[in-house]
Amino acid sequence: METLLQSCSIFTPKPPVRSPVDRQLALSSFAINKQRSCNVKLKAISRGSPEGSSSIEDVRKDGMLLGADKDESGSVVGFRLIPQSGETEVSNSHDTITIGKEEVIVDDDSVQTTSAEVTYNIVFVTSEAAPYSKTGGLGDVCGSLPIALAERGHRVMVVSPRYLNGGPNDKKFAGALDLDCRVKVSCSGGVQEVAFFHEYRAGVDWVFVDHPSYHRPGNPYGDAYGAFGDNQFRFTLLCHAACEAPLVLPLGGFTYGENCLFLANDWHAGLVPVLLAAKYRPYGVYKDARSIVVIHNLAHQGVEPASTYSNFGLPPEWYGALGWVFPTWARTHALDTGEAVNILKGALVTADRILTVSEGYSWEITTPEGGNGLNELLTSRKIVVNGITNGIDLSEWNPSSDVHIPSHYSLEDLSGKIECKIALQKELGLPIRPDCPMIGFIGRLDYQKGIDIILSGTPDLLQDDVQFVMLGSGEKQYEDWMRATEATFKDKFRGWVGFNVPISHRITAGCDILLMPSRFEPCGLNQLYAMRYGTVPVVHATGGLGDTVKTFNPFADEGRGEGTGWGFKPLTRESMLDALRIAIETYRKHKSSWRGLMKRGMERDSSWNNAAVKYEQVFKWAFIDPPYVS
Ligand SMILES: Nc1ncnc2c1ncn2[C@@H]1O[C@H](COP(=O)(O)OP(=O)(O)O[C@H]2O[C@H](CO)[C@@H](O)[C@H](O)[C@H]2O)[C@@H](O)[C@H]1O
Repeated sequence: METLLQSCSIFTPKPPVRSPVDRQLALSSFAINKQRSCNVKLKAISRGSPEGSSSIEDVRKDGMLLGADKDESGSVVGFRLIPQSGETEVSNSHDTITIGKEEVIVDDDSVQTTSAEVTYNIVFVTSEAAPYSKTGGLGDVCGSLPIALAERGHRVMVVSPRYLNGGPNDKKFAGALDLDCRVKVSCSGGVQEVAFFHEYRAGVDWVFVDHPSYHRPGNPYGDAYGAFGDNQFRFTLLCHAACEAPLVLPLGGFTYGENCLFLANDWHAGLVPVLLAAKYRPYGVYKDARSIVVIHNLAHQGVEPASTYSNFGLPPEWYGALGWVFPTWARTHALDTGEAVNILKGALVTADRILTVSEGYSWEITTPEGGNGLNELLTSRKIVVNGITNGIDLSEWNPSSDVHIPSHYSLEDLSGKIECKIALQKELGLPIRPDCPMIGFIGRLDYQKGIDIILSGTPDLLQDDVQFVMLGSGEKQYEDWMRATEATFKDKFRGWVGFNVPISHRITAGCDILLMPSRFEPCGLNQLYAMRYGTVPVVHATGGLGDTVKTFNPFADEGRGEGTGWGFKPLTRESMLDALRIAIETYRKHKSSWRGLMKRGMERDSSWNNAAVKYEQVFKWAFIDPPYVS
């Protein structure tokens, strides 16, 4: 096995002196004595202290530090804090129970807690985390779920790349400081050095892996010419670095240690569970850690030719974990054997548990229609597969305080919503008509989002007296279509090509209806944002959309009605138009029903706290079972 030549001074755990592999370990990532390249001092780097101005002594003086837990090799694996109030002890060790906080039982099957019963050292690994980087829902989730978990008492680190593209986005990383810790990663036939930057914000350690391959124009995955050709390499680096981070970074004075829980999000982080199993556990490292792979989108798996296996820095005998053969129909020519490596497949094989972002999707991925070729593997691991519906960041998406919208409103006073609609019509140069039903769409312009169905249904839809606004970027053919449709239907249609977060908030607030005809949707966030803003979703009832949008039934609840929108099936132009027409008709002619729809949507609990409780249950299960070993 290739070894890492890296070090990180005093807090790097010592190799457990137990077995004959120690000699190999001495050369590996934990060999610290001779190869120190970083100079991390014992200081409270984070927690808002000016760098270098506070030390562990300061932490003690503040009455915060109660003690540190060590493993049998003497490495710090957790610490105990006492908040300034002095009332509650909080520990970051996964087996220590938090005491002294309230637990409120709300009803029989939902328990809302203000803090977790058992807390863990959690390491998110992700290619995106908002607000630092975001191209879609993955960024939203990895920017907000970690904060919710930290609020519940967990110690949480998020590891993602430090993307610099030379544009205004670079400022978002301004608060992250160089930890002065370098790690050498063996992969792609050479040794790469990565650095770590860090910002402590909202109770979370945001760690950014720095390497020249993350510094280039474009978004995290590509530019105007398409996807970057070295994405496999860039995310391999991310995974190696993320596995080192808990061992070498003394965040707030202490490393996270070996007993942590990795949440590997999508294929970009998929090598993490494989590395734990193949590179660390055979040498006694991370033997008590666990990993959970979180699937936000199974359609993207990180598949490359089999010959690239040697780039991963994995032992040759682990090829089988990532080895993958394309079905015959997907091969390019008669002699093509279809052999490939599939990173997500490797993650699904080696992770201790598998999570998807809604319950519906957790079932769909076990079917041939929804499994993207991995359904049999997923079915074989069904016992460790769960689905938890995403929450949303209620502080960013709140109509009564949203910084991007012109007027604020709430369930008690909806007048601001009309003002948002008028302002949106003005901004887009559409006729100002508060009574005209306004339909919105926000999302990536690709096959998943059912843009082809929108495209075929729009001319019919625009025969009606409606306004329709679309915000999105992606496939050029759809961007061109949006521009052309705007030119044809000047008074009815606007297509905003690009990625623009403030506009997405204004569309969510200003429209009456949000359309989401996604072909498949692991969870979907826009329908959740829409409901919170009193904008009624019309969705293809698939995956998370089917789970979260309840179709309106005017006769239920003794005529008061129930439901928060419309879910249509099958995914055809006709059924989409039928659902939209019913929604438009209800908006025009049944005002009190419409108010009921808005109210139920706005009242829906989409908080992360709800989801975080369910995540914690899965964490517990992960630690009950032994970790994956080959
Ligand atoms: N042009 C644009 N301008 C501004 N903002 C834009 C935009 N296009 C999209 N967005 C924003 O990006 C996010 C998209 O989230 P989604 O959940 O709808 O989809 P996505 O397919 O990216 O995520 C995947 O991961 C998430 C998270 O788990 C799952 O919900 C989802 O089903 C799965 O496909 C939303 O915040 C949306 O407002």
